[in-house]
Amino acid sequence: MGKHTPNSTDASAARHLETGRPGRQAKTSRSRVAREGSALVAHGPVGDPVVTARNLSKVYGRGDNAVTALDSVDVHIARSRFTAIMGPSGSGKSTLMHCLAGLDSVTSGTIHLDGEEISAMSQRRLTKLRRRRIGFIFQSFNLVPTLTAEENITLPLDIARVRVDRERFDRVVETIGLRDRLTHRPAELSGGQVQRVACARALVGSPAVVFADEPTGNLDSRSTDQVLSILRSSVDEMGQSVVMVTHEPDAAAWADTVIFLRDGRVVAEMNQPDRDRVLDALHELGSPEGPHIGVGDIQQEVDEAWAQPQRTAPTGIRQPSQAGKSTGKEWSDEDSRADRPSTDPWGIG
Ligand SMILES: Nc1ncnc2c1ncn2[C@@H]1O[C@H](COP(=O)(O)OP(=O)(O)OP(=O)(O)O)[C@@H](O)[C@H]1O
Repeated sequence: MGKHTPNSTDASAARHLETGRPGRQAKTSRSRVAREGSALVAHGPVGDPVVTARNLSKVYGRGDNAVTALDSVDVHIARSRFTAIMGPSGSGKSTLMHCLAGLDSVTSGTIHLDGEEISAMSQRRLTKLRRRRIGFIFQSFNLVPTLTAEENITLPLDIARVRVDRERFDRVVETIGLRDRLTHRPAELSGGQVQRVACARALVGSPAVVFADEPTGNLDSRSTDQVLSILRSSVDEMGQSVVMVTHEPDAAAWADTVIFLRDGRVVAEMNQPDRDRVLDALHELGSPEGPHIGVGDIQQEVDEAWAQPQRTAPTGIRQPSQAGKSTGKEWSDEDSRADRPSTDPWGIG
């Protein structure tokens, strides 16, 4: 697993040389540059999209309690690439991911996933599509405790009555490096090992796209690197498409592209990111005159870097601080509860 590394300025240049893929300079010149000298570019269509959202809006609740989590966003996710989604707390990252993955309904707009419009699908068809075409990795690992690692890995395929491709299974197990743990139950594995099993579960069915929501949020740095390395190699070696929501610039540095959200809108993207440029971008987008970001709690840095609510809030968008998430107001509302994304994408329970 050691050969896959996050982007650094040198690594980024080296990858360009190795792969012939456009490097940072070439990428930035293909579209409008957000600012002179910036690594940020406008987010726009990609040549071979695996997921596309157009004019996507998501409003939770009604009336005085309405919260616009996504405000007419267009999103283009490239096939066989690793895409990270970043933004401050409450900017709509999870909502976007849940809508793109067919876990949450949209208020308006369309979503196409691997050529199929999912925004108009019935729940029944969506559940079927999620089982067969989408891989999921969540922050809290949600493996079934009574099943072995191997049974957990094949569970979505078993439920979908899809035959397990043993060649793919072996390849995925090789990638996660846990062949000797396949008969163990989750309680007999470390947190990092459990999340690697969750990665295998997401990858084994060769899904059109893997969605990972803060997959390293509960892991130590070694396990974090292992999980990100698995995702990276699934893209490089299996042509997998991966979308990951993350708060961590270190994690985003493993991606090919970072899409930045703010206040329910897509504000920019960065290609071939590295940690420092991601941090600079967060700072630049949110607080150009603010203090230099140093070491410390990364989420606090990110939130501080973005915290300019009065100046930049789009009309109709409530700020996270007003949105009630911290007070739990919307979450106790009956209508919103019905809106809450599923934590069981496979329709097991
Ligand atoms: N079920 C819900 N009911 C009401 N409001 C919600 C619901 N889910 C999310 N929201 C609100 O929508 C907005 C976007 O939330 P979302 O969880 O997508 O943001 P996020 O960027 O993923 O945040 P975080 O980084 O804190 O997880 C927030 O203002 C949040 O309070």
